Amino acid sequence: MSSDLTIYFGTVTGNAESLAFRAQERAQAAGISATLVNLAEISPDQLITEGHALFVVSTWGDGEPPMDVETFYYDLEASDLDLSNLSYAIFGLGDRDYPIFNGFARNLDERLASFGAQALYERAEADVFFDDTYAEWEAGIFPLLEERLALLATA
Ligand SMILES: Cc1cc2nc3c(=O)[nH]c(=O)nc-3n(C[C@H](O)[C@H](O)[C@H](O)COP(=O)(O)O)c2cc1C
Repeated sequence: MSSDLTIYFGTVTGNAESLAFRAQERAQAAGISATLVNLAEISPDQLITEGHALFVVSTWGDGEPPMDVETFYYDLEASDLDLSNLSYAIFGLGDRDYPIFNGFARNLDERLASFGAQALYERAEADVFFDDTYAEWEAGIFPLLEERLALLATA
């Protein structure tokens, strides 16, 4: 059986993966089945059949995706997907000392929306000390997800 929620992450040094893991634990505590997936391991068309997804992604280079997510992202940019089934929220990790703060999270958000995906919650843009920003985002997004998924289950 497929899960209720997919939590995609893009990382270099593991921060995004560890927060994605926290989100998975939070989901499971609420009875939501959630799968963790590295964006480096999928092609963008996998998103077409997705219902609800979280994206926890860091920014590297000069506002770029993590190196191993570049192929995914450039394929996504070059595609013409219909993502109207997808409801999503993005948690970005970055560092305000870089000129393009959270550039990848912003670009990914824009791109998903341009393909018809619905943003469920405002994108978070965390700085180097990301714990409090994450806790706030988690506290905001999960009640919404719980409500949506409960409604779907009774529909
Ligand atoms: C070489 C390097 C380049 C970076 N480039 C950016 C950047 O352009 N914009 C930004 O907001 N953060 C940038 N960062 C900060 C990272 O996104 C931040 O450290 C993040 O927590 C890393 O998460 P990860 O471990 O999931 O990859 C950069 C960090 C390094 C070391």
